[in-house]
Amino acid sequence: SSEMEYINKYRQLEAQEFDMCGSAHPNSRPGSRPPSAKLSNVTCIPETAYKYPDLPINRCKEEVISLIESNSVVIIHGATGSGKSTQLPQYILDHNIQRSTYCNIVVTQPRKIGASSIARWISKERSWTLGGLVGYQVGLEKIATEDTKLIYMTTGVLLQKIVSAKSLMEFTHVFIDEVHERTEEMDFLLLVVRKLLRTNSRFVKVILMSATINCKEFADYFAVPVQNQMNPAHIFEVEGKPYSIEEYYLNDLVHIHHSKLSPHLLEEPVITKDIYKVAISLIQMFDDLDMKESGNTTWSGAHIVAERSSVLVFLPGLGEINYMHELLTNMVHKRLQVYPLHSSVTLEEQNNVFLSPVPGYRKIILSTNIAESSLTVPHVKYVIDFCLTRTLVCDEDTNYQSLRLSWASKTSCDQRKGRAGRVSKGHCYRLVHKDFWDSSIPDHVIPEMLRCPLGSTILKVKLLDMGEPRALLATALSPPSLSDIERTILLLKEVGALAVSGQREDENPHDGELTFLGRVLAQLPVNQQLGKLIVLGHVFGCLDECLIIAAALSLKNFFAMPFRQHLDGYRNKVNFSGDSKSDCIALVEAFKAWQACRQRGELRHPKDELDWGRLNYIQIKRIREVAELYEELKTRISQFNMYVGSQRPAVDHEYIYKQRFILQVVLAGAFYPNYFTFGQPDEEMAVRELAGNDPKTTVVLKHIPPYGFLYYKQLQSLFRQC
Ligand SMILES: Nc1ncnc2c1ncn2[C@@H]1O[C@H](COP(=O)(O)OP(=O)(O)OP(=O)(O)O)[C@@H](O)[C@H]1O
Repeated sequence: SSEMEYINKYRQLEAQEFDMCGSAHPNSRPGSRPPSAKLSNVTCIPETAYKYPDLPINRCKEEVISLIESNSVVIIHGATGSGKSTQLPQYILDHNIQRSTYCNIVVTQPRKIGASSIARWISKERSWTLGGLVGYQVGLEKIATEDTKLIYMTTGVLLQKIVSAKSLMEFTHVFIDEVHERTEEMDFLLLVVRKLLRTNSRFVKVILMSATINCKEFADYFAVPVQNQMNPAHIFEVEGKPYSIEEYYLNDLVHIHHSKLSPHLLEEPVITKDIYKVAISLIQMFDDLDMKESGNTTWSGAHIVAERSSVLVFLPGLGEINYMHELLTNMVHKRLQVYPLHSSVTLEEQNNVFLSPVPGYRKIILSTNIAESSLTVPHVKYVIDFCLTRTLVCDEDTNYQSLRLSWASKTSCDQRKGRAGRVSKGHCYRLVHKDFWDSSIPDHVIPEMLRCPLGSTILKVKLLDMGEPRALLATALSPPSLSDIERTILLLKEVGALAVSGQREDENPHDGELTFLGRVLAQLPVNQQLGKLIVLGHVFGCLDECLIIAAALSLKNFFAMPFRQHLDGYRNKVNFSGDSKSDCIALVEAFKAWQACRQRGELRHPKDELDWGRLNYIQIKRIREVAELYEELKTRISQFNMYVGSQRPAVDHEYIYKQRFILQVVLAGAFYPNYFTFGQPDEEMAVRELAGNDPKTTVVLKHIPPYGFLYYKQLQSLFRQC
């Protein structure tokens, strides 16, 4: 379609450029590093007699090393748990150390918990200190030093690094792991890496890895022209898998649900009470299974207690995790240790899932797809998968984003299954019927670049200064449609991140100059509206408040809503907001109250701080995370000469009133055009509209825009109880 025509045009242009560039360096075959780069800055480490674990990848160690050394790009495909993420980068590190050649290896993981846990495991295995030879960097946390030669980081951290450096040359080897996770960041990282490989970073080795990809697609994407034809990148298949994993579907579990499940309901992406019950019954059944598999007698005939293997349950979100948690907690005397695992659990708590269970107890991890790839949680033998996920969808007309409950893809479910069978045989229970799995569960997810707002990607394109956004995005693995690009450019112009030209006829709908605001936004780890809030805060003299709001809204809510004390929690928040009824102002006031108490030295003891948190319904760990981001934002804006001034003590009421008003105006400016107005109810009209229906159980929606049908399903699920 015409929407996609631009892609061919710009891809051809790119190929021509590449040809010209290739002939300009006839001797520099990509893949071989110039000799000058060798032998510099060698770290001398005494060689240890380390024995690699016996994993499938170990059997082809020499072959993969030589393949990586002689090719620019290699794609590694191997079963989950075969040793790609943990072993392969170590082989390259050891290989270089043995030859005294310089290396600096980076490995990306989609999530923080993956990057940090892998680095920690390697350092333990090798008895190296973490942050020495091996380290990690996730978000604001960096455990690495000058000595670090193998660093694990999140995809986003590497992307930010190379966008500012406009080069890959800091590294000798770039491993991009879990490339099947087609987030906007992943696809943009691949695009930039491919581009830099063809320009200023030709000698950097790139290795793409996954257990669940269509290798050919990636190999063609990274093809290089050799004698007038395109040579696809090298693909290497790792043979074998660590342990077998049995798969089961609802049809195999008739002894549990006795065919009482309604097939009609099972096709909707929701979890019914019956399905939760199946999961609970399964968990109860594992005691027998453990017994059977361990063999319940020893040579002397004495009874041994079988080890109670851990269970990893995949649920679509926090609500479902809490529900299942409650069901499990209500089962008394079952000796279960339940850990919820989702992005709003602090990093510190996330790491608890790796601890060994208390002897005699069964560890049960209730997780979103945060544990779907990269992770090895030892002791996990059982995976229970509800085969659901929440995906980000964006409405074209309003740019409104929401998370929609939908079936996970087969790729995701296979990754989830692969969390078992890593240290012993595994079992994976998929709570759908086999027929439904075969016919209706999608094979892959739609890449985010095709369905999500492109704002931050386009700002990065502008920072990279590599031509028009559409020209660069046309070279993505799955290029976005031209209308999505146009819409994003318009939005960035509305926000003020890109300049609008004076003349109407000169206006380029596909590009615009990066403004000062745009430059700032591209450097801040918060979304565009919050970035704008900070800049407006600077202009209008309420920077400190805006930094607090931006940090707090970017992270998980620090207000606690304890179980069965919702109303008290809410009342507390209203108190903090004064008479403004504003969430943002409540956040500012609560944060300042905490800061003030700390400065007065009242919270010196952790217990005092926790007590203060309990009294004020504030989660201390969360507010500390907010404080960390607040400090980080402060540092980042200082490069643009924006500083938090010393505060004038708020003495008179008029001053406080005016400052509050200014802050509200700034908030309105930052969130433009997302407003709604709150009117007075008209009782007479309400009675008419209800037409005799019970007002307690009826919802009347009016003035829904013409595209309102898009929200139909979501509204319906919101008011399911009515
Ligand atoms: N924390 C750990 N505790 C125990 N064993 C571990 C741990 N981390 C890794 N292993 C062992 O190393 C193996 C390889 O893990 P690795 O993450 O390298 O595999 P992978 O091929 O990258 O898998 P995936 O495709 O799932 O990311 C695991 O199967 C397990 O045997």
